[in-house]
Amino acid sequence: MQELQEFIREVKDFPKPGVVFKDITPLLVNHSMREQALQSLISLMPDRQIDVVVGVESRGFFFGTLLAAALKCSFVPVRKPGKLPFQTLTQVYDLEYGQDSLQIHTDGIKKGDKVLIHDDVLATGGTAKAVCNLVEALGGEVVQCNFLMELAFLNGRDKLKGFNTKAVVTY
Ligand SMILES: O=P(O)(O)OC[C@H]1O[C@H](OP(=O)(O)OP(=O)(O)O)[C@H](O)[C@@H]1O
Ligand SMILES: Nc1ncnc2[nH]cnc12
Repeated sequence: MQELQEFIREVKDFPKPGVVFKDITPLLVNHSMREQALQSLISLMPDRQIDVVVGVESRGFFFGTLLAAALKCSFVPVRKPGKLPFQTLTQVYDLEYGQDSLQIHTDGIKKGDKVLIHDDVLATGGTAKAVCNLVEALGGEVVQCNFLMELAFLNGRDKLKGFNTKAVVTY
């Protein structure tokens, strides 16, 4: 069996000098490896009682929608500011330098919904923590945060203490 890592391309100095970007487009192109990645994500979650998969713009949409289809549940996007047309809830979060924000539609999650949060990469964890806050503010229960990749050297897990955090590939 081929390893998923062989289909994650490393691009040096993208999007800025010093960053080694993990590019999943080779994985998306390949049907059988994409399916293997999807099954690996599903197997991170033995209890599949999920009402909503929340996917994070933009790379969290790829496997987020596939996960929702496989789990036969809803998919709700979390987007960058100004992209969602209906009534939104906003969470501001800290970046290494400065701040950013994310939004969700207020009718995306109902009180008591069991939610799986998915994104492609866990890096510093600021994005995922902001998404957890949005889900909980709408009354959802974060059952798991799952990622295709975790950049463990950036300690994103520290920001997600108290949340069930899993990744398929750890660097
Ligand atoms: O753990 P953090 O340090 O918060 O970083 C992780 C986030 O960064 C990347 O998204 P990016 O902002 O590059 O957007 P994109 O998916 O639209 O390319 C990645 O897809 C995660 O969403
Ligand atoms: N090194 C990296 N590669 C891909 N996506 C990222 N998001 C944050 N850091 C990243």
